[in-house]
Amino acid sequence: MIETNVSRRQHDTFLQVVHSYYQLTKPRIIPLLLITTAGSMWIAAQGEVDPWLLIITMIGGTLAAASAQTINCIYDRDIDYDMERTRHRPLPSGKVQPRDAFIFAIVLAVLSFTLLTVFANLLAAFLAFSGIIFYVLVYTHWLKRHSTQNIVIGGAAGAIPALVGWAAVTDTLSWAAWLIFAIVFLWTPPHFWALALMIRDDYAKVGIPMLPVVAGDQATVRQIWFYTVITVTATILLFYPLHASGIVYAVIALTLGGIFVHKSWRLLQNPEDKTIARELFLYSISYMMLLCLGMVVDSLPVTHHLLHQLHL
Ligand code: HEM
Ligand SMILES: CC(C)=CCC/C(C)=C/CC/C(C)=C/COP(=O)(O)OP(=O)(O)O
Repeated sequence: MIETNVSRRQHDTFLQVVHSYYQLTKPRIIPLLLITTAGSMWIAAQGEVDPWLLIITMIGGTLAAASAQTINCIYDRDIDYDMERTRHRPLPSGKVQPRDAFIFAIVLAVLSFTLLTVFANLLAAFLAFSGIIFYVLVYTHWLKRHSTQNIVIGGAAGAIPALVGWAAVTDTLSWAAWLIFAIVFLWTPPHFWALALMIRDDYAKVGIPMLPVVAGDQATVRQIWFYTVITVTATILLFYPLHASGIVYAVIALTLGGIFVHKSWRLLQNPEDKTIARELFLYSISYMMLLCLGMVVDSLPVTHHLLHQLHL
């Protein structure tokens, strides 16, 4: 009886440890990073992605993003402790020691690099690795605590998975790859600043110079509006003049973009309205997810076949 209780407790403790390491990777963000990778892969492969390569790239990308987020958690554990939203993360709450987290991050990075090098190609592996370096050094270390432009420049790290996807398929980077990179890059400010408007006080408390903290709501919504409009404009360039995606993608991009611009316009008219800011933040996630799914659907042979049948 006592033995059963002991082994159950050990089992529970083991699961808690696994859960803590899982939390270190900020797992909720990773699926969207992978969806951008997938969108890019499907366009690069003109609708016919090798399933094996897809799985490898998804795993390699996940490991790289998880490594980057873990190092970010180590670096930011002081401010994470002071903010309500992040206080319960594994490091500030003492569930994982920084040294163990660091070893975990290194293992993840090495696994990602090895997997992508052996089963995809060196370019994809280097790009994923550069994503880790950029997110840790440029965003987390250099910009996050020192510049209101932290997430604009740092946002480039979040756009790298799109390049990884393209590189995994073609072993090179084309204009279309850089355009998908630019779309995610330009989308990041509206995505993040909409959220930052809601949690401004948390960032202010720990002295992080997020735009709403330093410049105020008015200036932030103007910037959000500007980036929303150029993001939507950039999405169209994939259809014309690049012709990397077709009419199905163009219709999806314009429809989703119209809603994005509309929500951003409403926020521009009501800079202090936290409900609209929240709506825009949530929509930004659906927007990117559906846009990338649009890239995939547009590229599929069955879509081309249907369009042909309809004489479009
Ligand atoms: C520098 C760039 C970025 C910053 C500073 C940022 C920041 C944030 C923050 C603070 C949250 C709230 C998460 C939480 O409450 O723990 C969030 C949520 C989220 N972000 Fe971003 N983000 C950035 C870029 C990206 C990128 C590139 C993607 C994917 C393409 C992404 C996808 C998501 C998703 C899916 C969520 C919702 C997670 C949930 O369901 O809670 N973010 N972001
Ligand atoms: C290819 C590759 C490895 C790419 C890595 C890209 C990556 C990890 C992007 C994540 C961007 C992100 C969610 C930042 C959160 O900011 P924060 O850490 O400041 O948020 P917080 O306030 O919640 O801590």
